[in-house]
Parts: sequence; C-alpha cells; structure tokens
Amino acid sequence: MRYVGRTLGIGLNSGRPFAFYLLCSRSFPNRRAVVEGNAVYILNQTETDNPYVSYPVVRLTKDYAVVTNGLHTDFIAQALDWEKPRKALVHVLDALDYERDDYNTPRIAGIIQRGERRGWLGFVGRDKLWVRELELEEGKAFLTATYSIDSFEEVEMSFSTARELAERAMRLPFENRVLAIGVVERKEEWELGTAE
Ligand SMILES: NC(=O)c1ncn([C@@H]2O[C@H](COP(=O)(O)O)[C@@H](O)[C@H]2O)c1NC=O
Repeated sequence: MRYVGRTLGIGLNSGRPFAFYLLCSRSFPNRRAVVEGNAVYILNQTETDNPYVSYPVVRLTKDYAVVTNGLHTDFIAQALDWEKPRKALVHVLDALDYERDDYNTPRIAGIIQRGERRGWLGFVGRDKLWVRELELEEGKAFLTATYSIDSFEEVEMSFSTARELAERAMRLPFENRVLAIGVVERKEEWELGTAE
C-alpha cells in the first residue's frame, strides 16, 4: 500500500455530485472530524505547535461544497461569492502556496456545484500548481492527494448515503487512514457523513 497523506475526491453518484475527504496521517493520527452547521472541522487531539493539523475541512454554501486539507477551505468558499471555481482555486492556491513544514506539504482542494456534472480539483506544491475542471462520471471519483499521486487518479465509487461514502473512502488502499468525510448533494441541501 502507498502512503499518500491527505486525500480528497469528487465524483457523480445517481446523477448527483459528491465529494469526500480521507485523512491519512503518520505524524498526527489522533484527530476528530466535528460537524458544525455548514462546516466540518478537523481537530487535532494532542498538544502541538504545528499550525496545519486543525482546520476547516469542508465548507458548504448554497451552491458549492468545498473540501480541502487546510485553512484555504474558507478562503476558497469566500472567493466563490464573486468568482467561478477555476479562478477561485487558482487565486487562493497561488496566494497561500504550499505549507512551510518539513515536507513542503502541498495544499489540495476540491469543489462540487449543486446541479452540475462538472467538478474542480486543485493542487499547489513546491514545484507545481495545477487546477482541473473535470466532467464527472457516474460511479467514479477523481482523487488527488498530498503525496505520491501524480496529478489525479480515478476510482470506482457507488454508495447510497454520505456516511456510506465516508466508509467507502476509509476502505481506499492507502496507509495510515484516520477518518473520512462524505458530502452528497440532496434536493435542497448537502448531506454530510463521517467514518472512523
Ligand atoms: N491537513 C492535515 O491534516 C495535515 N496533517 C499533517 N499535515 C502536515 O504534513 C506533515 C506530515 O504529516 P504526516 O506525517 O502525518 O503525513 C505534518 O508535519 C504537517 O505539517 C497536514 N497538512 C496538510 O495536509
């Protein structure tokens, strides 16, 4: 199995867009996902000076669901008030850049839009910045990760609830899985589910 670190994906299930986050971590395995209104937060449960291990991981707006591995979640969600997903990703990822930790850990991000069969992925590392608009495919997800994945990969994914999606993400063949979060478009709202 590979160690890929933080992982996120976007896809289409029963004609509706979905997104997931899979937190894999060697160094900070003691974490929780807390749902609070229209956001989900990752909270590290041990004392640390590391500024990158507790953050808003999901932010839901009327039209968009944003999933990322850091504080850029809320910057991207705010940028979506005045610009389209591609530009929001380019602007925020370029502005915040990769993390200044021992690993130069990349920032990754995914966006899905209500009623849309397209989705967006973004990545900024020490030596690259890319943003992709993708045609989502039924029963599949496009995923990217902080380490060891070149650009993005495709995986089969079907489920019936957001919680099942999170459970499915927890079964991805990556090392040091800690927790997962699923986001699914429903008629008037977004459905959230978590798994550990
Ligand atoms: N977002 C996260 O959950 C997260 N967890 C760990 N990091 C960073 O990545 C470094 C390596 O962590 P790990 O060995 O768990 O892959 C940590 O020292 C920290 O700076 C994170 N930063 C970005 O992924």
